[in-house]
Amino acid sequence: MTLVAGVDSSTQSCKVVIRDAETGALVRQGRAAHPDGTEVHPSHWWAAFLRALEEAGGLDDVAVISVAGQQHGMVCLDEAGNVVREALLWNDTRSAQAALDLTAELGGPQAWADAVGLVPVASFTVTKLRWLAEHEPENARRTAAVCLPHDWLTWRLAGALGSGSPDASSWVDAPLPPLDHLTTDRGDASGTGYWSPATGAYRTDILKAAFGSVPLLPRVLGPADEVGAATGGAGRVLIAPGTGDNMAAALGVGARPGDVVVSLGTSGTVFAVTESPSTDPTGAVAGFADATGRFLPLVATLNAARVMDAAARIAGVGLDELSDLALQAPPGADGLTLVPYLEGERTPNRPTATGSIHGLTLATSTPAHLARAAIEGMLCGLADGLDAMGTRPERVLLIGGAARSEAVRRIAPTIFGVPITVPPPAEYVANGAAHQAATLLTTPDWRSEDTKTYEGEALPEIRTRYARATTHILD
Ligand SMILES: Nc1ncnc2c1ncn2[C@@H]1O[C@H](COP(=O)(O)OP(=O)(O)O)[C@@H](O)[C@H]1O
Ligand SMILES: O=C(CO)[C@@H](O)[C@H](O)COP(=O)(O)O
Repeated sequence: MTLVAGVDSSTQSCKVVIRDAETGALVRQGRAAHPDGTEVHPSHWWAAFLRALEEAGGLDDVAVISVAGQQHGMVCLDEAGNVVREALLWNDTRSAQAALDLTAELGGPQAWADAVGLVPVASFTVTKLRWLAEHEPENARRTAAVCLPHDWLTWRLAGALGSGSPDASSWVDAPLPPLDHLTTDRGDASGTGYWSPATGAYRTDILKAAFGSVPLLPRVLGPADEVGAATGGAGRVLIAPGTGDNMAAALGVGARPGDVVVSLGTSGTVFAVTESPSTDPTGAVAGFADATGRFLPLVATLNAARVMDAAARIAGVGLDELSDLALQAPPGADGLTLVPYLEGERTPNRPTATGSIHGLTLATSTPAHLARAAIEGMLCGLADGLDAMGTRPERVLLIGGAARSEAVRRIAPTIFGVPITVPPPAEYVANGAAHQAATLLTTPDWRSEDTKTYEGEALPEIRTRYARATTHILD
């Protein structure tokens, strides 16, 4: 049996799956937590990866590995390859003003959508670089290269595998490869704001205008390229290009044109696989590339699974009990409406907004009403995202940590107004990375496991009430 490894270095944790390259069967897996916060030193990702890898039984018998990671995070490296400052993550909103400034400077939203497929918001790397140039000029001056979380982890992995030591427990301080060995893929590159999905090329003019200079950028590999072959680095385990986490999820769930995937992780995302690039000057839909040569229009919210974590905390219950409670309250929670902007919001672009609860009465002041309102509010923002995609999907697939909740699965059809297909709970980002790894060896035809379809009467009045509530929020 030939084994491949897939990694998901996401916001809250690192997950490693080891699968049979031919059948896709899960052989072993591991996970380790990341620290909280919206700025994180990348060394924590490396340490978590090594812990998760150890739990997954290591790479001794693995032929190929691929790393997928949270998109957009700004990782700045100095000439020697050392990290210049903590990475600013996709959910760090300090660059909101930079996003407004950059949008105006290039000539407005349409000019950005045409140039790179997206309109700047605080999540995108280009805005974080502008923030760095303005607020930490010394760190900006020391920045010799800029990359993304999956690029950095892939580069560290290449250094460790190339060190000749087979023992992953000695990899914490593995040598750093030269900066020009940094690689990325078109999926993750498309979330920077300085790479065009339509042309497949960096827009260094945009980067220079945003940052004041053009640091070294990772080489953009094709889906079937091998990192070692591209950089001259050698290792006994091949390294696939990797990609952003949403692009890997699309691979993992086997998304095909006509599908829309809704992912409920730390972020909520709604995305589709398309044959041609997209541009949305409203900024709601980011026109990303996928990991196969196609495209991945995507809407993202900052507030998804953690809204349920917060509601569970307030109610003093665990997540399973929160799910039970939500199903005890009536649809619409008797008018209790929760706007879940707990970390500000990205879609709509309200970076300084806070969450709010509307419709409190004596009757709605119960843990069950709160639980239902939290889930409905989280899903309403994503239903708006589905509308913004402007397609009538053949299937809507629900994945991510919060899709494990039975209440989420049952409430989703009432909010989205369409049947919801739920694949069995699994690490679809890591699985997608493993699938990409397998394509370096074979043409994987991994059988997908049985999905479950949830249906329910559409209740548009819940969304109408939610829309009214979003006009009454505090910054
Ligand atoms: N049964 C469940 N019900 C609701 N939320 C859940 C459940 N299981 C896990 N989660 C939540 O899912 C989130 C992690 O999901 P994941 O997709 O791994 O996120 P990320 O990829 O952003 O790190 C956590 O916030 C966790 O509390
Ligand atoms: O910013 C985006 C997509 O544009 C997020 O989806 C990040 O990629 C983080 O993903 P999770 O950790 O929530 O999976």
